[in-house]
Amino acid sequence: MAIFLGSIADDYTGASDLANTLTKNGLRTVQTVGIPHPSLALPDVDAVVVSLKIRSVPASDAVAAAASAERWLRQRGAGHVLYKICSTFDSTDAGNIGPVTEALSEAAGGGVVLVTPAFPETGRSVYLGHLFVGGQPLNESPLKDHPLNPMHDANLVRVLTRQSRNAVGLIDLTTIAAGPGAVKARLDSFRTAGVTAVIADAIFERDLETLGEVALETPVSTGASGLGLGLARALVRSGRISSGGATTADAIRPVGGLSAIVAGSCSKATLHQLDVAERSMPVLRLDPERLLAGPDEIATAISWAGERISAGPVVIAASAAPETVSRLQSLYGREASGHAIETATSIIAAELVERGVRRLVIAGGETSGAAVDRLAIPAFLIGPEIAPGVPVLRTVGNAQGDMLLALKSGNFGGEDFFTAALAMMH
Ligand SMILES: Nc1ncnc2c1ncn2[C@@H]1O[C@H](COP(=O)(O)OP(=O)(O)OP(=O)(O)O)[C@@H](O)[C@H]1O
Ligand SMILES: O=C(O)[C@@H](O)C(=O)CO
Repeated sequence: MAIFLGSIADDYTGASDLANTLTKNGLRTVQTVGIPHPSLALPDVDAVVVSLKIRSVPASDAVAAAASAERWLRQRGAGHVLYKICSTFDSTDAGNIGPVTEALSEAAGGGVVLVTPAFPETGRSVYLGHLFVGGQPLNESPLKDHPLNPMHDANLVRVLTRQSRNAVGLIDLTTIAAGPGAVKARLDSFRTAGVTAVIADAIFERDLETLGEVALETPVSTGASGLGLGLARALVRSGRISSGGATTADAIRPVGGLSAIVAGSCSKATLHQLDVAERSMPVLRLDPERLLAGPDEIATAISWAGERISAGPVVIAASAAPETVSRLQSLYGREASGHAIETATSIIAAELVERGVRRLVIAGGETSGAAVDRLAIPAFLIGPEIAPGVPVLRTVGNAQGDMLLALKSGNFGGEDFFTAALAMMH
């Protein structure tokens, strides 16, 4: 299997978001969970997205994991590797976007890396290096209250500079509007000046098409689904994709079994989606302090679900509003509480699968990563889109037999996301 495009995603929901975009734009794509075991039979594809859980780990761990994935992708023919980051640039001053971008660039022989989290379909745009989320500057958006990496600066040149060893530049919208030639000329002048990463503005898909065309001629880029769209369209335009396009039909053959939703995302969107789900499904709100105190809350949740799940889908959520999250974090620490809750929600997800759940929706990137790891799912085929950035996924090589999952990024999906997702999973 030789692939055209490789991607390393810093979390699992982000990986499925990118895989969805690549599929929609004509690339046959598979999402693997980590580097797959050599015995795993993967389908013939144009692109592979390797999902890692490296958004919030120490930078040196993120670099090591990304470097191994890069080697694996290059060995399979990937001429370009996209480091898939969050469209809201979720990271801290210690990393991991800067360190991983620099390491991937060095592994590929150096050069300037285009970096943009723009994703117009979900309202993420970058102008003069500033990231806007649904019309609000990043630092005024709900991301200012993110439980793990609150974002307090919308100026991405500044944010990336704080995470990088080398200088960071900006390619502004005027240059991008002038076309690929102008962008390449600007990159050349940055290279001469010793800059190794540039934030690129992008508001419309046509900006990302220009950036994708330029990026495809370089070995590495860093961005969200918008840059994936640009790269996929450039590949298809180049005539290198001979498959006749991607289809998603095979991925949603019915799997039967029971269905459930597990949420650990505390985003504004997820909190509202949970309120709406409460009108049509039983929803259990976990007590985070009891979750941290020991296994009793998990046992309570499993038995609550056991009494209801044969009658229809159930929702189990750790999610809480920013004030509650801050209070818990001030008592137990940010990382410790996040990690303990992810562990608890992953155990709950695995217990539900043990009891016959085969259609599972998980809300939150870290939450999804922990649950997919516990379920030991090796890879996913990409099904149709439920909402921008969230496809139906079908497991590949799964010990429990085929399952359908949806891994929802915290901020994605309309208010009826949970019912919409289950309506597409049979
Ligand atoms: N009640 C709570 N108090 C404190 N932390 C919580 C609570 N509920 C969940 N968490 C933690 O908050 C974090 C949420 O991160 P997660 O990545 O799952 O969601 P998200 O950031 O909204 O999604 P995404 O990364 O896809 O945008 C997890 O570490 C989770 O364990
Ligand atoms: O890019 C996004 O916003 C998402 O795919 C994501 O990575 C959230 O975790």
